[in-house]
Amino acid sequence: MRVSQTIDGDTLIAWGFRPGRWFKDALETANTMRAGGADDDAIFVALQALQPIETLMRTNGLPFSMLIDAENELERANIAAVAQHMDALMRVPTIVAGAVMPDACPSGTTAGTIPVGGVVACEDAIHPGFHSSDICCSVAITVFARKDDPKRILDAVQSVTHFGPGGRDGIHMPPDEIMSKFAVNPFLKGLERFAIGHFATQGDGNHFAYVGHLKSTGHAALVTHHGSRGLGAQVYKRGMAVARKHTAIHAPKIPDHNAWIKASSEDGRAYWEALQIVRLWTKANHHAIHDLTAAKIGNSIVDRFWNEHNFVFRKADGLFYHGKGATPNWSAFSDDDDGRTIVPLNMAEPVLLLKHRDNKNALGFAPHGAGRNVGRKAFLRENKPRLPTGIDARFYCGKPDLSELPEAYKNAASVRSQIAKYGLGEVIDEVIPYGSIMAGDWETDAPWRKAR
Ligand SMILES: Nc1nc2c(ncn2[C@@H]2O[C@H](COP(=O)(O)O)[C@@H](O)[C@H]2O)c(=O)[nH]1
Ligand SMILES: [Mn+2]
Repeated sequence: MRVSQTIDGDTLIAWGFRPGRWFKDALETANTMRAGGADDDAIFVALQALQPIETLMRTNGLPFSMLIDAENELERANIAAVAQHMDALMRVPTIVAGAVMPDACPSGTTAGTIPVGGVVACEDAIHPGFHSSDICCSVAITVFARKDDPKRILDAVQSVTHFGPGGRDGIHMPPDEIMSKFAVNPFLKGLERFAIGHFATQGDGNHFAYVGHLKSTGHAALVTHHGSRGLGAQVYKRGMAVARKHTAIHAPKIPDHNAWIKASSEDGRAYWEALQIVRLWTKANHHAIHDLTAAKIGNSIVDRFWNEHNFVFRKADGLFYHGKGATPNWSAFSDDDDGRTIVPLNMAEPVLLLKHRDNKNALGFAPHGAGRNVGRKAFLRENKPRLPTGIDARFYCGKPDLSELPEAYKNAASVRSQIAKYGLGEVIDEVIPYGSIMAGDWETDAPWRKAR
């Protein structure tokens, strides 16, 4: 073999290596060896060992469970779109199993985007795109001791929290034991202002605070739905950047939205740790709103639990189970699991409280709601929904978001019967609705915009 003095990218290409990010390390190694007197043959052999093995997309998708039924044309079209995305997704080489819940609907147009209501189990891989930007979107319930006036409770929630984008400049502080972990984690460092500014806020979209009473005892209950707000969005952004970098080196043909972080790498361990801290922040966020409400109405708390539905869970089999709009439904999935799963349906329907059922076909998950058959915009193009009667439906900014009214969601009774049919949990209680608050359509009519 020819002995050239300087080794650059062209030399490596001439030797038959495929260019990529690994060339930076390769050139460093090659030129260090050359400086030490190594000939081309020795350098070539060393570089062969450095060259990353390219992981390819599977040519055929693995099979997956579809635990979902259609009752009309719209639902058939929705299921077909979900199945098409899942079929592309199941070609991603890290995925070993997948399942679709009854509330499924596509969450993007790019082929292989994990649908809402989708679950995938992955080997040594965390895919930020599979839990999506609203990391740890979740539902929490608090049951109050005294049978209070629900209007008083809803008034109290409305006065203690904030709906809409952005935060509130540190009016309430997250617990110190959560904040103290930020500085030492590369995915969290510098994000303290989001964790503080967005604390005790609800956000927008379909995030809600819902008040009702338990069917079993009549006790008043508060149910909130939100995720990790701006904090999670920033962590997701950082996670996706690391995942794209990792995948570009090891699996350059995999599309960006399916990129992953190797779980057993240093980045993987740090990302996993960051997710756990974001989870604790989100749980504390729900509880802060519930505690402020309890203090405002002067009532004590007799029961409280929560579940996350945009998250990654590690099971005893070592796999990473990603739920995108799917709720873990196996006992002790986390230290704070108490065996119950919360399933909201829409503002005018009861919130279901299920006893977990670890259904293998569902990979141990349950639906996280009723889900939609069509996206928000498509729904509004075809429908003129009216405000539901019989409940106290409030919109924080004053203007209803019509894409969040009950008609925008799948038929609640049908989802409920599919939960029974597919063995996804046993309904042990229900929260009967009094009313709820959501952000509303703040984009066109926000009071803080008018004030300017
Ligand atoms: N009880 C209520 N449930 C609602 C409301 N708006 C939506 N929903 C249900 O929650 C899930 C959550 O969806 P996600 O994908 O954003 O996490 C959704 O599927 C609905 O069934 C509401 O105002 N009240
Ligand atoms: Mn959610």
